Amino acid sequence: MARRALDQSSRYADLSLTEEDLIKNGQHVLVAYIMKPKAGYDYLATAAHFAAESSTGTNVNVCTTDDFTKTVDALVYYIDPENEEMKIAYPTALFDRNITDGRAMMCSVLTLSIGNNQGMGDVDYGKIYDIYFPPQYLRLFDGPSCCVIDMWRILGRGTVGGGLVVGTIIKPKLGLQPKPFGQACYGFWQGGDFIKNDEPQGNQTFCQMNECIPEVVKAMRAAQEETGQGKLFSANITADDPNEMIARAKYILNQMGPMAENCAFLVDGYVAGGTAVTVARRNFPKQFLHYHRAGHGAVTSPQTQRGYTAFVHTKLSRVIGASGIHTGTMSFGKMEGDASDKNIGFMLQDDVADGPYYRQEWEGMKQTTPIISGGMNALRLPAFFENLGHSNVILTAGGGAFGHKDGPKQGAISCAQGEESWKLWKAGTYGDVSLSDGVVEYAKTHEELKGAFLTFQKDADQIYPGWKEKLGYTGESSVQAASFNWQKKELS
Ligand SMILES: O=C(COP(=O)(O)O)[C@H](O)[C@H](O)COP(=O)(O)O
Ligand SMILES: [Mg+2]
Repeated sequence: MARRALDQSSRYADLSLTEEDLIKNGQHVLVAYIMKPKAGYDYLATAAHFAAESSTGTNVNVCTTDDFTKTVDALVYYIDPENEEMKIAYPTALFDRNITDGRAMMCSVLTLSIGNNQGMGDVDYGKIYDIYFPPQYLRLFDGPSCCVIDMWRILGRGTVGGGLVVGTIIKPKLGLQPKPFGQACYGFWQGGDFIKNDEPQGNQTFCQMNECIPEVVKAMRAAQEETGQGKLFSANITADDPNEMIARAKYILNQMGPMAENCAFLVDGYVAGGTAVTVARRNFPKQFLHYHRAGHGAVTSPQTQRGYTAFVHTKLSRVIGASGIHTGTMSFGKMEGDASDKNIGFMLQDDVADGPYYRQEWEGMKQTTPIISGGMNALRLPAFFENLGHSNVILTAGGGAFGHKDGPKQGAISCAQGEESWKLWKAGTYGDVSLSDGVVEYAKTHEELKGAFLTFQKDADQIYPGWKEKLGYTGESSVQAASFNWQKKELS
């Protein structure tokens, strides 16, 4: 005999509802979960309890419920116990609105769809695998104000198909003082487009913002003058206190002066939460909003069946207005991921895209640009682009730039060459050869990419079999060990 909490399925479940009608009526946020009841609990009764706890109910009936209350009940409209699938329709009327402008807020969607239901006694686990926003509710969210197109304009690449924004993260992750920080920026900007603070860098006592940002400005000014190209910086303004965030942003813009348009703001959106993202989005809408997702793995990892997936996490970031978000490397870098994560890219950049359960129309909401990072280097890029189908993304390669044997300038150029070699191969420049052979062919005449082979030799062995012979390095002894020999420049 299956155990059950109070069976509320007569109220919080209606399996006669069709998804087609729910979407046509446009009055519900639809959420697809993988949910498993605790052993011995009935699936539908647990799903109904889950919906109750996620909307108007609790574990017992209460005397105060009236007829109107029931009109905003969340309803289970689909279950497949065999596959642990459950779908719930949340009336958009359930969700909280701003008193300032009547707009929607994501914290309200989350506090219901993955709030108390994440710890119920009769639920083993429940995780959101997809979420659908109906158009008339979606438009109440901010959406992005800037995207990669704004970066392409500054880089002089037009507004369509501007290609890879070659970026890096100032490494080491922490520990540089202001002057070496500025020198690292100058070094990379000799060959690259975009630099970000690493996610924990901000105002440490050994590298205070009011000493570090002036060094960044000096480096950016010098690099732009010497290269004749626009350069971009993403400054971390994450803080617990919105006032601190605003103070940091204002200080940075003041220091950037006429280069303010070249400055994005970095927000560690998972650890600081959606409110921090919205502080940046609403107070500085002219600045590219760079969402770093450090910590997301606590809920998005396939190892946990709670919270939401990486796909859902990044989709929510577009709704609340991130200009770009780290989307991992789709199995081509160091972090967890899968080649099918390319669907994350489509959901973030296309105007209509299919998720695992729902088709989402974005109705012209600006794209959130995938930021590719995490163990990436020039050698890993061609296969990444071939999987995704394009290179209109932002790369932030830390080790891939500052680990290059010839230094950050060459590291940056090697990444641009990683894109160029893929494009030339794609265009048939090398004839009917494999992608890896095409890239090796390109490297024969491009020192920086060849340097990446010599630097990241394990990757080279794995991705480009026979590269040593093809590049003319016969025998182990002739392949030199990488030695860092980049020249630092004293910035005036
Ligand atoms: O600093 C880095 C990468 O440094 P490196 O390029 O040296 O590995 C980022 O914080 C990670 O990419 C975050 O992961 P994700 O981008 O998946 O969120
Ligand atoms: Mg980092």
